[in-house]
Amino acid sequence: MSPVEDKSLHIAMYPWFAMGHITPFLHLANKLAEKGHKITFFLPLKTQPKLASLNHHPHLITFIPVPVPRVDGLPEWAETTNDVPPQDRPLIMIAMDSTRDTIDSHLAQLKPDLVFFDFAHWLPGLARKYQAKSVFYCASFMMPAVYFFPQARNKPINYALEEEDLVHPPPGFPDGIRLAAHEARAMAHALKLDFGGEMTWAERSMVAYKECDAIAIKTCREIEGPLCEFATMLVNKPVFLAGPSLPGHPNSRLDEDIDGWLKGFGHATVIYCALGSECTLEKDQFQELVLGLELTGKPFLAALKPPINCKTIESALPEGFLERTRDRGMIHDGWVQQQLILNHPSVGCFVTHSGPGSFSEAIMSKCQMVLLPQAVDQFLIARLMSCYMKVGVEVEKRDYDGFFTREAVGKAINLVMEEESEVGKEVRANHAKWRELLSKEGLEEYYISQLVQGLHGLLGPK
Ligand SMILES: C[C@@H]1O[C@H](OP(=O)(O)OP(=O)(O)OC[C@H]2O[C@@H](n3ccc(=O)[nH]c3=O)[C@H](O)[C@@H]2O)[C@H](O)[C@H](O)[C@H]1O
Repeated sequence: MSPVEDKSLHIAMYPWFAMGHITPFLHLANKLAEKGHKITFFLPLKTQPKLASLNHHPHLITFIPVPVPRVDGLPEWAETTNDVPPQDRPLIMIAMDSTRDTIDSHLAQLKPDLVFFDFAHWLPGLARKYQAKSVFYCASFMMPAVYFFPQARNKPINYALEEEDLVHPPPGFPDGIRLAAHEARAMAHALKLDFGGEMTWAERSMVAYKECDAIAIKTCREIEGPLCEFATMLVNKPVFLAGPSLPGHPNSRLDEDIDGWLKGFGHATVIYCALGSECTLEKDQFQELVLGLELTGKPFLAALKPPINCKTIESALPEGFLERTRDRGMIHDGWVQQQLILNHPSVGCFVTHSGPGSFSEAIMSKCQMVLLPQAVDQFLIARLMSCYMKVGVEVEKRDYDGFFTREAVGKAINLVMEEESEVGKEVRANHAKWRELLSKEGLEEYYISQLVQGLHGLLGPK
């Protein structure tokens, strides 16, 4: 390590109020703290207890809970996207925007060297005020950032991508990684929605890209090699690959009830099904999913939110479902310890929406993977996992509207779980290969040391 790299940095982090963003920011904070850097981590007040067990260096990573201001229409308890239906996410964005003065006062006092952010596009301006550098940290892969970036398709930066554009990948994409018609339609629509403060999500991202001093991405050359070079050429500022930032082992034990229940089943026999912290299915799709789990005849633990317009999960279950599956099914509608569940010896299959956080946790586990993406980057990550890495199988959907049946869910699970299945053997072998490659000693270290070197470069000689 060079003497410059040796110098400890003080980095403030303020991720979007979504568990799928806060969690990977914290994983990165842990990697940086391992190297002796000091992190000030701003997060919504009531979210802190969920994150405490993931802070592996409390002497170097300081949580600063930020009270979430009241916003008209936002329930009093709501703080993150996990607490609200999709249509209310812009209210969470408005609430986060309203914390600007609080963050300003903290930065004035703390004077960090750098600020890592994502959706709070006003942070580069605040950072500049206190001579700090700002880094836009993309907690997903490089692929979605490039796919949804108009300049990757030789369009002006403010061009609104349409369905016809989005069904085709930009040049240089690996084979098979593209959106289906219904996904392209959903994305084109989402890109035009007001995401709070009369700005679309795309407009916020463009301001963030433009204003920041550098971009860091939670990825590595081992997975996204050729795209990394392409993305670096697209933007006129430093792009750092922060590495896969795989999660360390949580400092907590699995809830006794869940652990006890799982222990009642044989090795790798239980299906764990969870669609991240945000996804709310339509009721008919929710029913097809749980009926698909039932069809397999295998034990299952499903951690799902009540579907759209249903107050409770029980009220949304198909008739007689609970009675029929009482001996082998657990349906949970709260927060579960996903990482610990994935590493439980009884769990053998993960039905996942392919969120980037779930990807990292799944790839480090030994579970077989069934992919059921629901939004944005998840579509592309599912393609990456099924077509390129070949570590999982996607549930078949209708191309024009994305509808999936219970039979399709059951078929994908059986394909990966049955001992004699050729597909099952192939994804198991590929999964083992990728797990070994990504957890290879020195790999994370290499990316973190490159990142730290880049950050020192931004700060210049002091
Ligand atoms: C970047 C952004 O993250 C979002 O995250 P989302 O919550 O859907 O999924 P994950 O990335 O798997 O993140 C979810 C995280 O929450 C954890 N968890 C979730 C539910 C639960 O009950 N218990 C848990 O521990 C899980 O273990 C994972 O770490 C969206 O996909 C979005 O498309 C993407 O851009």
